[in-house]
Amino acid sequence: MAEKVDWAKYLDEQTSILSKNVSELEVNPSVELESNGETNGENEDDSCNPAEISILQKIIRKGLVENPNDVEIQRQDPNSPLYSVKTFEALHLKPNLLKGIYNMGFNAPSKIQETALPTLLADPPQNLIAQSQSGTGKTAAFVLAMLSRLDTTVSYPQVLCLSPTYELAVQTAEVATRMAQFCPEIEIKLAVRGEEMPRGAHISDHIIIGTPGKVLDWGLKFRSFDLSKIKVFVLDEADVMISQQGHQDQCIRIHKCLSTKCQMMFFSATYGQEVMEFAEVIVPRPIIIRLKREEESLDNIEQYYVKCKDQQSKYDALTNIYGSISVGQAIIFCHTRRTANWLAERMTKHGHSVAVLTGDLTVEQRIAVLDRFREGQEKVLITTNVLSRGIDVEQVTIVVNFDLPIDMQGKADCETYLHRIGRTGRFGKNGIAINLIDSTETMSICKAIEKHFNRRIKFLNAEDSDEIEKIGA
Ligand SMILES: Nc1ncnc2c1ncn2[C@@H]1O[C@H](COP(=O)(O)OP(=O)(O)OP(=O)(O)O)[C@@H](O)[C@H]1O
Repeated sequence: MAEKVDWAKYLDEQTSILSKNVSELEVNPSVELESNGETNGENEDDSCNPAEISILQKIIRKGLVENPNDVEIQRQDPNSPLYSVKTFEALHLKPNLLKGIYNMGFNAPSKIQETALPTLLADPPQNLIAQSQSGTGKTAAFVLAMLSRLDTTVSYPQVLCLSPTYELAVQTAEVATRMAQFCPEIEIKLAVRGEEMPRGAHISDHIIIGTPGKVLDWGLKFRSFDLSKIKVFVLDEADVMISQQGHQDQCIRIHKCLSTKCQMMFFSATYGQEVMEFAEVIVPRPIIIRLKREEESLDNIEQYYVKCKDQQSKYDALTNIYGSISVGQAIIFCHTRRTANWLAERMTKHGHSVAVLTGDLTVEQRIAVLDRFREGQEKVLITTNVLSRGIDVEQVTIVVNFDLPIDMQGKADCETYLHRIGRTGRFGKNGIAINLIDSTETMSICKAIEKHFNRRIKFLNAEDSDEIEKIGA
């Protein structure tokens, strides 16, 4: 199929179609909107209703601590994304890689690992476009393939993995380093903002993991490595990488320099129809692993909405939730940096210990905030869509959408919603997603999301104890 396409023309057409249709807000901090009409904390009355606090505490404890969803039980359920019949040994991984994954505490592959790895490791190499729910182990699937495909007798980059954000690239490089801990011959280079290469220097590492801008600089501008020698090209969060303005142009430029023999691996939890069609043009003769719409959202994440009168009552609801999260950690998503900073300032002023991560910060600050959160030094992280994808913090038990995700047209951004709530419920754990609704518009966005995934987002009525009994049942 790909051979028949007039590349330049097709890509130009697709670029303009997708640029019109796909939200710019998903992950790119440089295009976060400034919100209108925010009150900057004029109303200082944020007293909490003790009954609500206690109800939320009950819900959260019930849903999260009394977790019947043991990973081993889920592994035996063919409908679970953790289901697998094979062992890691049966996937013919190199002994030192097996040692690495067992050392990381992985006992058996998940469904996506079991399904994707035979394709990714096949000879001759097969291209793959894969979809699997958030937190089901896509990273290990492609990292194991990346590490397996290397020739360590030569010293130049052979594997390139692109991520949409600085944090995600760093995280993936950390996973790869841990998996390769018993393969000291494998060298991995991180290509993100802040990492520098002297002009004229050549990269001798086998793997480059980074963001598209830095990879373009090193690959095309400085010629620090030869893109045409890349044997394996991985696009994590592939849908956003080929559809979002900024990422798309850069990824296509990189893609054009790759050899026709290069194996391509595209991974994401979501692919809109148009994006999937585009992916099928970019990736020659791909094997496709795709979820049905009703399989996209996870059963282990309970979704709720809380009705609030206005921004102030959203803040009150949030402080109630905050009081109840001693069993884990929470991520709160806001639509704009401005709201995130406002909220963080406000909560801090009222004695809550929260962290905030937005595109306003330097990359050093961003990674420091995330590290502190991972270590549990802060229980609550307030952020924007910059952290909506890929970030894996096991202890996150609650995701709060302070603002529901919307696209440039103000419509429900269902893909971003799924990625955001997928920051909890990692690898079979239970999680809770709470959406704060403060207008008829946000209510209709919530309904649109519910309809899209055909999954109920339950009304959380802080005064109805019967409702509470049903939650977590
Ligand atoms: N086979 C396994 N056994 C046990 N834990 C695993 C296994 N595979 C992955 N994990 C763990 O599951 C968690 C989620 O994995 P990962 O981050 O790869 O998910 P993902 O599918 O890439 O999610 P997202 O769509 O959010 O990017 C990680 O903490 C990872 O260490």
